[in-house]
Parts: sequence; structure tokens; C-alpha cells
Amino acid sequence: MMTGMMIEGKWTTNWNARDQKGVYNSIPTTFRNYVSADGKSGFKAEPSRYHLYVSLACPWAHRTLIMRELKGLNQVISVSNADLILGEMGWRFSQTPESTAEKVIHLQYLKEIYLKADPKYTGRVTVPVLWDKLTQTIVNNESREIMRMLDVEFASLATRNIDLYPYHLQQKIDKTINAIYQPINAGVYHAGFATSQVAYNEAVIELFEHLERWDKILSQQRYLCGEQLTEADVCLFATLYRFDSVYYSLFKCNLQRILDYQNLWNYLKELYQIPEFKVTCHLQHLKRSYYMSMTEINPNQFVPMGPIIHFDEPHDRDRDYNV
Ligand SMILES: N[C@@H](CCC(=O)N[C@@H](CS)C(=O)NCC(=O)O)C(=O)O
Repeated sequence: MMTGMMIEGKWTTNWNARDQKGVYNSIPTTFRNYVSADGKSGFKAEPSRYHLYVSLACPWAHRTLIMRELKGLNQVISVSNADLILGEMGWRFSQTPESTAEKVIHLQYLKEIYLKADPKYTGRVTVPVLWDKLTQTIVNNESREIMRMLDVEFASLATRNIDLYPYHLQQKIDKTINAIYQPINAGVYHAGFATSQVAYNEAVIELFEHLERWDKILSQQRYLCGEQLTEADVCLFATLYRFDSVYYSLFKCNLQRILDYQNLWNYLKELYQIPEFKVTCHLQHLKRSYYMSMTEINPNQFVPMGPIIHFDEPHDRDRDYNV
């Protein structure tokens, strides 16, 4: 989703995220501080100190919401949900049945929150954002790092005893998160926002090669890094969950549906059926958000009625993988 960006503290809608070949490039995230358990980073993990700004449509923000649920951090970290539509002025927070007014610093737009953290900010204004109420600044706006902080640094405040970054799997988890990032998590956006046939073709071919590969791996093991649910699964889930409803049609990632992959589809159902994943899933909201916000690729803003997806159907993932 793209609207404007901030240059030296000024909002502009006059920019293009594509290069001359029509390839969509993501701009690196800029707030990269870290909350730590001991506070040595300058940001100590403490209850009620931090706030998350998210959109329920956004797959990157979705990672952080799932982690917050899995760790049982709901009372520790508060959340604001952005309005359904990402408009010309970027994400906005107002009180509607589907979004929450911004009650922490009492600002309407996410860009105002970025400016409060850095009046000369240059970069995209994206969710998720982890805000520190104590020092009144953005700690971090990179989903992968926020997810990791909630998992590791907030562990002593967690009310659920689950570790998604276990010591013996750490290298594998990092490698896997990296391996799925470019071709799959970002790959759907590269396809959807490409402005040349060549760039679109390349993104789609790469995307489906990687989906195929992970489908095979998941025929031999239950989760991406083996027999244990990890952060890497959270990262893949957020993309797979949106795939058949949004990326297949709106972004033209349509060589196959996730439903057509025996293992990816059953894996997706299994994760969806975990209560802490399910409460973060809002398919109707996210469909409307994508189809109505992305006027560049869907100018009439129609929202398709289908497909009807039975995420609650039984899955086959509790089978024996050693045979
Ligand atoms: N690198 C960021 C990317 C986040 C991102 O692209 N968020 C999108 C929503 S899905 C956004 O806020 N876009 C607003 C914009 O580009 O103006 C992360 O993983 O946290």
C-alpha cells in the first residue's frame, strides 16, 4: 500500500517507488531502536510503556499482532487500529466500528506521529510502529524486529509460556525469515505494483518457485523450521492468509491458489485454527482495505464477493512426518 512519503518533515505524494524498469522497490525502514529486557538499549521492556500502531489489513503489522497474542502481552502493550482505507494523507486513526481513535498522543494521522518522533523525518510512513509513551518517540517501525522484541525481550512480562525463537533454532529461523522475505512476503507486492510486464513476470515466477519449494518442505515437516512453531511461521502465515482473497486477484499472483497446494493449504489452516492467530484475522476488513485503498490498480474500488475459503475445515498437519 503506498500513498505519500515524508521528505525532511514535509509530506509529498509526488514520488514513485518504481525504478526505470518498472520494478517496485521497498524503501528501508528507519526507526531501528530496540527495547531490551535489561533496559541497556535505552528502552526497557516494561508493562504499559509501549504502544503499537497497526492496520488490520497489513501483513507486516499482522506479524506483531500475532506475536502479541501468542505471548499473552495484551495487557502489557496497547494497540491502535488504523482506519479501513489508506488515503492520500496516509494512515489515519479515528473511532469507527473497525478502527480506534488514537488516544495515546491524541493525533489523527500516522504521519503526525512520525513527525512527533522526528520533525525532519524522511521516509515512508508505515505500520507497524512501536511507540514509547515514556520518551514520546518511535522505537522501531520494522515488523520483523518488533516481532522479535515481543518474543524475546518482553518474555518476562509474557503471560503465555511459548518461545518462538528457541536457542537451538535461531540461525535456522533467521535464515528462513530471510529466505521467504524477498520472493514471497515482498514478492506479492513486487508483482502487484510492477509497472512493466517484465518486472511483473519476474516477480510472479520467483514467487511461485518459492511457494512450490516450501510446499515440498512442508510435506516432510510440520513447520518451516522443523517440528516446532517459530517466528518464521508467523511471517509466512501473514502472506498466505491474504493470498487467495487479495494477492491472487488484485496483485495478479494467479498461477495457483494456496488452496491448490496440498501442504501449504493444510499448514495455513492449521495456523489459522490456533486461537491466538485466529483472533488477529479479519478477512472482510482486509479485503475491503486492499481493494478500496489501492485505487491505482483498482480504480473503481469494487470489492470482490469471493472467494469463499473454509479456513476452519480440518487439516492434516498432525500426521507422522517420519514415514
Ligand atoms: N518494512 C516494513 C514495511 C511495512 C509496510 O510496508 N506497511 C504498509 C502497510 S502493509 C504501510 O504502512 N504502507 C503505507 C505507505 O506506504 O504509505 C515492515 O515490515 O514493518
